[in-house]
Amino acid sequence: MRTIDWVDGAIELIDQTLLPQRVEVRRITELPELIDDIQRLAVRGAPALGVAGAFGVALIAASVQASRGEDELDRDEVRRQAAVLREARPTAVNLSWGVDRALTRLDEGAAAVLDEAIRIRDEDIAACISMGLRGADLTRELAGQDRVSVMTICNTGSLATVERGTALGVIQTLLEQDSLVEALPLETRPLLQGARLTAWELQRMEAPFRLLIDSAGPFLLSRGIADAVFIGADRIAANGDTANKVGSFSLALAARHAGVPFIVVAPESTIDMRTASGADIEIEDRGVDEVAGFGGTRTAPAGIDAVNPAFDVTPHDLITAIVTERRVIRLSRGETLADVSLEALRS
Ligand SMILES: CSC[C@@H](O)[C@@H](O)C(=O)COP(=O)(O)O
Repeated sequence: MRTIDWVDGAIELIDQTLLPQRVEVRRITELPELIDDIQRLAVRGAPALGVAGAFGVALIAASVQASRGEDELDRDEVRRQAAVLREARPTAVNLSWGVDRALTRLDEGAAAVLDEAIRIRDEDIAACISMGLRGADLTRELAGQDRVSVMTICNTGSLATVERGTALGVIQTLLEQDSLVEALPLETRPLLQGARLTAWELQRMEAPFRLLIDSAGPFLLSRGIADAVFIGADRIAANGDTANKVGSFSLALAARHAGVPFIVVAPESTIDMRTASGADIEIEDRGVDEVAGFGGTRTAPAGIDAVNPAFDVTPHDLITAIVTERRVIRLSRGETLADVSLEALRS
């Protein structure tokens, strides 16, 4: 089952807020519904947001064309609505990338916009397969052994993409290649993408795994629990600094302390060469309610405030390598994103 797709003139997506209790597919026909689903994390994960952005523009173009009943598409109106969609969440660059790429076909009409969005979906599927294979090879090489245990955070699996995933896609590939001793997902407070979503995916793929509490990750790395740490990414700046789910930075520090490779797995649509460094990445703060309670039950006293950054930034010098669908960039050997063709990165 695909996490997000275009089906009979509408977007269909799995509502991730209901997992693992219920698998429910939502059918989205209006832009406000899509924006709301992005903001409440019914659809989430950087590559899935890229596809949502592109399908969102297809939805806008189709509805503007239908509402005007004209042969000529009101392109300014499509662009105006697309600009609102683009801002639905700030940190994952894939959302604006998907919107902008779909808009490149606007002059050719609504059908061409949809065609581009479908291409983005299909490229995402292919990219995940490729990242899985490259990542699995790299992990065995760096660990110097055929079978490995790997730690990961948040959900970077099929639910965060269209199918298979990025960092969790590497774990799935290791499993398929009989190279996985165990996966060690962190629960990922406060919304538990690791405990709810990654554990659900690992169970469905029948992978050996144990769920870890977030705060134990660094300590357990120091005790040698994992041979590598894999994370996904929401935005990779030009210098390699990487924004990802909050908790990634402390894992990177601990991985360095433990001498364990720390690997970022992300499609090249996540690389943002227009952002110089991590200091320039906007980090979404999701407010007090997610921290002060869970599932509708208040756990903290009323009237408190909280700091709730959904992401943090891992400095490039703590990252061993970035695995994309096209290449492995070994930051630990002095390779940089500047060594990679920038045109290839933006296409
Ligand atoms: C392949 S998904 C990469 C990232 O988007 C993922 O690690 C992450 O941080 C997602 O955060 P979320 O807030 O759940 O959208």
